Amino acid sequence: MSDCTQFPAWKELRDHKRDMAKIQMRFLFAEDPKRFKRFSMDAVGILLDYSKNRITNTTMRLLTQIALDAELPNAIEAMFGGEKINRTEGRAVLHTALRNQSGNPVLVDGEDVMPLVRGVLARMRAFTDAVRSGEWLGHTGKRITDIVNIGIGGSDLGPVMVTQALTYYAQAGLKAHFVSNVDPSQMMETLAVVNPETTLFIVASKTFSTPETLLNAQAARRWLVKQLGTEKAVAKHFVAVSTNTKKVQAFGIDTANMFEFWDWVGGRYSIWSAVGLPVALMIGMDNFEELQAGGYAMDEHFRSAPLEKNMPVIMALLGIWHNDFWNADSHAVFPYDQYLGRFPAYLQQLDMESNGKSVTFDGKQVHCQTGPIIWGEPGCNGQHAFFQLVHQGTRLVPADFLVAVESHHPVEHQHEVLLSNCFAQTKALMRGKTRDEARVELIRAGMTGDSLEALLPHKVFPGNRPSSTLLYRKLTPRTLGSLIALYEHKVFVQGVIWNINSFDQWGVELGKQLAGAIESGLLSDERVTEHDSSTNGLMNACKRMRASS
Ligand SMILES: O=P(O)(O)OC[C@H]1O[C@](O)(CO)[C@@H](O)[C@@H]1O
Repeated sequence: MSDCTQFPAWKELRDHKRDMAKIQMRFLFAEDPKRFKRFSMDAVGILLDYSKNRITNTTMRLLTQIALDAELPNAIEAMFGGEKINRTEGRAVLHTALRNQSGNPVLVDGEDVMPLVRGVLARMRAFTDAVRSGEWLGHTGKRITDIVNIGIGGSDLGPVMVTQALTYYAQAGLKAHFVSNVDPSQMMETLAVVNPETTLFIVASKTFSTPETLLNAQAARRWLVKQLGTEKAVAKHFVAVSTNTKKVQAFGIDTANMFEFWDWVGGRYSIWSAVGLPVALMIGMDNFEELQAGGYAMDEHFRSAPLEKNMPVIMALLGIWHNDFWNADSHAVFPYDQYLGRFPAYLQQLDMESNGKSVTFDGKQVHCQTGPIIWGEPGCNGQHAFFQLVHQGTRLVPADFLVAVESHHPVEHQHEVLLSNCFAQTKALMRGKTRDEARVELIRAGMTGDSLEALLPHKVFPGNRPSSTLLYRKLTPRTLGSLIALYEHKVFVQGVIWNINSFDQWGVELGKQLAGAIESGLLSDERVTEHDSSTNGLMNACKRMRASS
């Protein structure tokens, strides 16, 4: 593997960027009526319009060359083929096996994992059917009405995001709650609104050793046992989702109530596994399998399409163009789809935990910027909050806009208003408003002289701000599956080019280690002196404030 900044195409792109810096996108559109056709593509029911980026044929050719120089096609096959590409943890990366519908085996260490995958899916179906139909009853013989998923990170964000996104498909009369934070307020507020006789807790943790999750699970179990008066109630009200059978047993959950997944599924890629149990409970297993089918369809596209017609590859290359050549620190995701409200938060973990790395596979410092800061909120809300900066601020914020052609809820022409706003924003970002255009507008509004000149600079929009639009017919389980897989593969492609391991997360460990020592210091009555003065000061201030309250 090699340093991408040394690829000839990388160097050519640096020169090319200097030429592109002189060009306004509005002129690229004016001189090429076929620009949309040239820089848009369809795959698996999703249209990607990437024409509103500062690119030409040369840009895309050079970017594609980088992907070839990084041997992307080999890397794709290595991932799908079960090679241990997560080298720092010695693991295969096979979330794609969870949604594999080809009937072909997927081998890890010579063993086909597909029978295991299908076995757990069958158990999920039996269980979710039983809960949804009322066959599975709580300890006192009542039907389950509420599920509480206890998990954090990948054991929370996927279930939360997908459950919210597919609310329209949830028709079993169940209510879902999610508790992730060790802040007890979240658990206590949840327990305050559920009935112990009719609540099912899902404890989701890949490792089953995450303190936040275990503390919350213990609190929920204490509450349930107290409310129902017996430990026996746990069997009908607690299930676990994990790779760690021993720890699940040690916690006191019968393995008959455990849904397994495997170490070749990364936490942030685990929504396709039994971690999706709350989703399957809410929308039914048929719809959950539709979600997987959407992911599989994107996998097939990713594996088979040529790089220059490959949606995840194009999105990854555009990201590299903005991140590494235009110094864009962040990448925004604006779903013009209220159902996708948590999609940006989901992508934060997917992208930033995967590509927030600064050493290459061989342990050397990278020579380029890696993963951007991912952020975003649904439109139109964002327009009335932070879009000012995106349009006229000093920073370059490349953005993805996502929007459905049809709403699940056609109300008058409201959906067309949503679509219009989405398209208007990308047009405004691309075109901007020149000084002359602004002047004409002000004159038309009756302004003249000094007051016009004073206001004029504030009315100018620089434009030339890049965006891509993802357009899909409706937010169905299948479409959502394809969108998630699209971003997973985008992140993977970028990791391959930057030569970093997108599948480990050592950077989250240090804070975890230090929290243990700080916790014991906070629990003791002694004055704290062993840390730096800031940490000591904060800890001692806590003790003082607590003592005086
Ligand atoms: O599912 P687990 O093992 O509880 O881990 C939760 C999350 O914690 C992390 O390990 C980060 O601390 C994530 O990668 C993971 O999704």
